[in-house]
Amino acid sequence: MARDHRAHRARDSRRPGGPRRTGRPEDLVRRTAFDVIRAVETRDAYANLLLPARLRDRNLTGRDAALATELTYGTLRGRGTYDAVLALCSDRELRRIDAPLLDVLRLGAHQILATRIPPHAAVGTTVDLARSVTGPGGSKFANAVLRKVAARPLDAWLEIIAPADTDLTTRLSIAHSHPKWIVSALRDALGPDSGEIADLLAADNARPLVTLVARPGRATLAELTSAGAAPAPYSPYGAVLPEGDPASLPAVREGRAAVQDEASQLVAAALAAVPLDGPDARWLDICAGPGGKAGLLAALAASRDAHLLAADLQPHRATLVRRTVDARTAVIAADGTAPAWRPASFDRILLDAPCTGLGALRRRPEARWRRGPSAVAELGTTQRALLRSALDAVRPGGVVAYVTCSPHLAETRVVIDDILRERKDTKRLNAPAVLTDLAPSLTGIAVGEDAQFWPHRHGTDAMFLSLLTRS
Ligand SMILES: C[S@@+](CC[C@H](N)C(=O)[O-])C[C@H]1O[C@@H](n2cnc3c(N)ncnc32)[C@H](O)[C@@H]1O
Repeated sequence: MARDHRAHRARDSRRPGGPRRTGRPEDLVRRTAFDVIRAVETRDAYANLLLPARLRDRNLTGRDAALATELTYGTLRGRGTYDAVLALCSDRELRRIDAPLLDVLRLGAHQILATRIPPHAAVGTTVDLARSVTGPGGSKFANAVLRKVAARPLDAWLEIIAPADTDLTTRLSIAHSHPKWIVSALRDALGPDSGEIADLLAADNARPLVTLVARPGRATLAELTSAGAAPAPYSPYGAVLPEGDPASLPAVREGRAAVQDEASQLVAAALAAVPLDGPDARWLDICAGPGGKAGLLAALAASRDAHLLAADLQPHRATLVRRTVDARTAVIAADGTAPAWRPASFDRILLDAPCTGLGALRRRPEARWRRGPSAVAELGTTQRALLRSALDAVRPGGVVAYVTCSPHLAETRVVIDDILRERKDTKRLNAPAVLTDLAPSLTGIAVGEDAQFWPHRHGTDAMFLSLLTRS
């Protein structure tokens, strides 16, 4: 994690935390980061949803908003590394420190070790924050701990907390701030000899580019590029916005384009691109909420006179889908494992299954700390039930796309292998071939006949795609 921050620092002169011109209230910036971090801890809030709301409430914009975002996301991501440093700088075990004060210390450690904020300023402002959060006792303790943190740069700390003679998984877990079980799972998914795990973990800690999708028939790539975006490397509908607020683009404001990871675009587009014999008029998105892929599928369906039915178990998520798709798309709240539709009645089905989200750690900084490995088995039951249901709902000769935003083998290939063993009427199609027809420059995605995207290889989320058909 740390190495990334330093590389980023050298490259990016716009990095938050540099000399300030606005004279806006820095303490409100830190307080906002702290409040969001606490809400993530105490009430399972999502930083990417709560932070923009807090920035709006508190009227923080421009450099202040950028700094609050960097401090919030950086602290949440780096928690594992910072805790290892703090444990050596504190005379109290971390579990004996009041939770709010520990979050203040993490916020301070992030500023000291991974931003351009001068250490004395980082210590001073964090001690002030500790005083306002916990009173004078907490501020003295924070002062003592953070002065020790500031005694060494991150490189030197890493040599102490993650020494070269530690086993690889533990060392990478501490240095790149990922729980050990996630490092193990990602190593398994990459393959034991890949040698790419450190690059992957570093990519998980980097800020993703903002990628837009131009929904076909509703917006064009030219419209996005004329507004300052550049064509995305792979997706025929994708554009990368180098800076600025996506909502400033009329196409985004009007819902004709949207922010969407490039791999998410490609897996939805791949489902639509599989050649089919026979009818091709009825499409289903079983797990559609909040509606990113449904937005693209609905537009593709409309361009071919097909109809999409979008479903989600959660009524509020079905409502979000309704806001995304056009009026000709039907949206229902329904349990995909107890279908509200007739068997064998769809030509194309997307099953974007609920999963651990280990492929989207770049966007959800807190996600890595939220679930433990037991979630994988729990989700596996639902994933299999939904896939059986999808295969029942597709007509013979139709296609089901099984998608996860996780590369964990137990959520991807193992699920598909189990279902193929169980169902003699079902077979895999060649997903990488369909994807490379759409995006000829795409390489490094094939895992047998399935496809796996990677942040460090493709600059996308780690989406998995298997395409299945039944007789
Ligand atoms: C990975 S998300 C889908 C993301 C969505 N396809 C998109 O691109 O925006 C998984 C969704 O599955 C839904 N879900 C979970 N269990 C379900 C079930 N039994 N039936 C239908 N939807 C379910 C969740 O509510 C969640 O919205």
